[in-house]
Amino acid sequence: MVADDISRALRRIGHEIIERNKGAADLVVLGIPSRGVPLAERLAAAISQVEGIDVPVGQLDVTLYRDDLRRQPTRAAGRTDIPAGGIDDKVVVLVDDVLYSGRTIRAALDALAELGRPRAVRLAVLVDRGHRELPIRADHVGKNLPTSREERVHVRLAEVDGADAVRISGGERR
Ligand SMILES: O=P(O)(O)OC[C@H]1O[C@H](OP(=O)(O)OP(=O)(O)O)[C@H](O)[C@@H]1O
Ligand SMILES: O=c1cc[nH]c(=O)[nH]1
Repeated sequence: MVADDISRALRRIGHEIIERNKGAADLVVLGIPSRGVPLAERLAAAISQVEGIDVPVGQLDVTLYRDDLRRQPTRAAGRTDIPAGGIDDKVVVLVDDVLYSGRTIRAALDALAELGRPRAVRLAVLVDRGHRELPIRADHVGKNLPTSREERVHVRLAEVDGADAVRISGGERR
């Protein structure tokens, strides 16, 4: 995906969310660090532009809720920022760059449960590369990218990396 593909995908997902939610009322968009955060900001801006209202946006750190904490080198806990109105009775849209095993999203659901009780939680991802290990699916997908387990999907975003791109590395291309 190049920059235009990414912005088109985010605009389309914004429209899908508005349609499903019948507007943007009660929406809270939360990005999962690291690259889910700028994606959440872009998505909230795209929804705001269509609906003409501010869409609260924040970020949800899932580090302490991961099920691989004991296996992986220690990661420093990041920041969680919940918009002032909280998440109780809101429709929370979680945003991440890549959906793979589903374990990050499982951790995010645990993190969220400690912060309140949303009316609904939806998931938007830029790339779904398959290989789920848990019963988790995305409601909104920028692009389904069939991959082998040996490959890795790299999402690069202007805010973090200087430019937008999605590329695949490693493994045997099929
Ligand atoms: O579905 P999963 O198997 O959990 O994989 C997806 C997660 O993995 C990546 O994060 P990574 O751990 O590489 O950290 P990063 O966000 O800092 O790139 C990606 O950003 C997702 O958050
Ligand atoms: O390919 C992958 C797998 C997990 N997380 C990523 O960002 N890319």
